[in-house]
This record gives sequence, C-alpha cells and structure tokens, in this order.
Amino acid sequence: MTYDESDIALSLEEVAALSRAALSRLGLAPAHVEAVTATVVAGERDGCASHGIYRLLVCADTLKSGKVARDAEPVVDDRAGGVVRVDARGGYAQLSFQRGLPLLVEKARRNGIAALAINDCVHFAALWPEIEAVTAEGLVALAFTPSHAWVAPAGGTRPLLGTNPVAFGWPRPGEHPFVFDFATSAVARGEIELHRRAGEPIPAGWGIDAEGRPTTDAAAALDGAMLTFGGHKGSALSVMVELIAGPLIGDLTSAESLALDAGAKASPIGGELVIAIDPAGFLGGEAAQHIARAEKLFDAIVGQGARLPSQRRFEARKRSLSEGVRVPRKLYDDVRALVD
Ligand SMILES: NC(=O)C1=CN([C@@H]2O[C@H](COP(=O)(O)OP(=O)(O)OC[C@H]3O[C@@H](n4cnc5c(N)ncnc54)[C@H](OP(=O)(O)O)[C@@H]3O)[C@@H](O)[C@H]2O)C=CC1
Ligand SMILES: O=C([O-])C1=[NH+]CCC1
Repeated sequence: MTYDESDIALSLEEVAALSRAALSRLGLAPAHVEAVTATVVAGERDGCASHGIYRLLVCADTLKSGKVARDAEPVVDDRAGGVVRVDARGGYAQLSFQRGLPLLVEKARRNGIAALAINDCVHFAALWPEIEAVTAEGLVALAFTPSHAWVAPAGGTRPLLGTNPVAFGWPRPGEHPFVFDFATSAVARGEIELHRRAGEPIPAGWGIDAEGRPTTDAAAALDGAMLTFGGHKGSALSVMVELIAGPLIGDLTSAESLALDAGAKASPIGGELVIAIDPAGFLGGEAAQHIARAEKLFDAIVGQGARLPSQRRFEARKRSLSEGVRVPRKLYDDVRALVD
C-alpha cells in the first residue's frame, strides 16, 4: 500500500492504547482485549497492514453482529498423548492459544511432537505471532486455520474454500526464527479490502468477478471469488487446511463458517490446528548440531541475493520499535470513531 503525508504517526504504545480503548468500548472482556490487542499491535508493528489496526474495524463489525462471545472463558482439555484441545466457546482465538500453549510445549517436549486444536473460535489474526511463540521455545511449528468460503478452487469459478493460511516456523539460535505465513489464496482477503478502501485496483490474478471473469476491481473480486496462489497447488493446500483444521478436529469448513455467518459479515468461526515438534524428539543430544546445519541453508539462500520470508517483517519490527508506525489518516479516523 502507498502512504502519504496525511498519515498519522503513532508509537506502539499509542496503537495498543487505541486498540484497548476500541475493544473495551465494544464490550470485549479484559482478558480478550489484551490478547487481541497483542496481535493487532504485532501486525501493525511488523508492517502487516491487513492484520494490524485495520482489524479493529473488522472486530467492531464482528462484535456488533453478536457472532463472537465477548467474555468466553477458554477450556483447556488435556487429551491423551500429544494432543491438547482448547474449547474457545465462541470467543476470539488469541486467548485460547495463550491458554493452550504451555501444555502444547510440555507435551511436545515429552513426546517429541504435539498438536493443539482450538475449537469453536472466532479467528481473524495472522498466524506468525503464534508460530513465533512456539519457536521461542526451541520447537518447530506449523499452524493452519480455515476461514470463510471466499476462494474458488483452481479450475472453478465459485467461492468454496477459505483464504486458509499455512504457517511454519523453525527456531534459529541467536537469530529471528525462519517463519513463513501465507494465505493459500493469491493474497489475504484483508489486502483486497485495503485496496478497496484506498480506491486502488488489485493486480491481475487475485480475483474474478461474480460472472467468473478476471478482474482488477477490488470490490468486484470481493463480491465474486478470490483465486488460489499457484493454481492447483495452492488449491490443494487450501483443501488440506479445510480438512486438518476442520473435520479432523471436529470443526467447521470455510463453507460451513460462511453459512453460519448468515450474511452478518463477521470474522470466520471454526478451528485452528497448531503442531509443535521438538528436534530432540528425533535427535536427542544431537539436536543442536543438526539445527546448526540448517543455518547453511539459510546462508546459501541469502548468499545468492534472495531473502528469507519474514525478513521484511523483522526489519519493519526493528524500525517500528524505534520510530513507531504510520497509519493512513482515514483508517485512523475510522478506528478513532469506535472510541469517541
Ligand atoms: N486468520 C485467517 O483466517 C487468515 C489470516 N491470514 C493472514 O494474512 C497474512 C498475510 O497473508 P498473505 O497476504 O498471503 O501474505 P504475503 O503474501 O504478504 O506474505 C506471505 C509470506 O511470504 C513472505 N514473502 C513475501 N515476499 C517474499 C519474498 N520476495 N521472498 C521471500 N519471502 C517472501 C512473507 O514474508 P514478509 O512478511 O517478511 O514479507 C510472508 O512470510 C498472514 O499472516 C496470514 O496468516 C490470511 C488468511 C486468513
Ligand atoms: O485476510 C484474510 O483473508 C483473513 N483474515 C482473517 C480472516 C480471513
């Protein structure tokens, strides 16, 4: 997105205060306010505009629609072996993840691998904050969640799949982890929504209109169907997310989530699957030496001028921590209007 001189400069503390004020005003319980604010601030801090302050407007619509339980208390279920389930009881996913994380980490260390299923949650967040929480424990991480049926399967023209992100993290001693986190659609829906707000066209390949014709009009793509990235490959990955973070954990597909939404235009409802792997489970005392070998791969990527995923994000983080962030004036005004 392009920003101009009318952008508002904010410190990260001001972003957090704005988020807390808006969410509290909307009636969200304090524990959820803190958990949601942490991801909104992280998104803005890391230059992920589609999942930063903008999400407060989406939260407002979702909270006003009554589709999220404002004071849900997550219930952690210590299943046998390497499985943890957290029943979010209709609340936002962030607090459930926080509540389930300690047991996920403990089980991954004990068994070598463990999985956390969050059920019956409202999910609007980027997955990398959760991935980073797992890699911070020295564990390899994977995360998946379906969304609403907005995306046509490759070869089709009607929305069926979610934007279904896939995220992966690898701990790196003394460095930021290796993390990628992307929608299996060509781009996150939030990015198209931001283009619509800014009155900007979208690149070809992001979406088709309601008649199935390619479009660069953001509104037409939002009303028609988004496209998967990489054609049939993104489409298959998207179906995998539907399956492993839907029926496998007893939760909704994106089509079921959208049906439950019934036109409210609230955030998706359903499940999330997070997998944590302890390298020591495979390697015991030799784990560190093999983790160190992975560094050669990262060096070789960077060595030929390519960049690692999340590098842009970590650079944005460094900048934001010292200089704060800049937010488009209209977005700032719209979010302030939730508070004033
Ligand atoms: N909760 C939900 O239901 C959903 C959430 N989302 C979230 O939306 C966010 C944005 O998704 P999306 O629009 O697909 O993300 P992007 O296409 O912006 O980025 C995807 C990933 O690719 C990396 N990347 C981008 N360009 C390069 C490059 N040139 N070389 C190497 N790596 C690169 C990014 O790193 P970097 O960040 O450093 O650029 C990032 O890790 C995600 O965080 C996702 O979790 C999406 C869909 C649904
Ligand atoms: O941008 C996106 O695609 C979404 N973010 C949260 C739900 C879907």
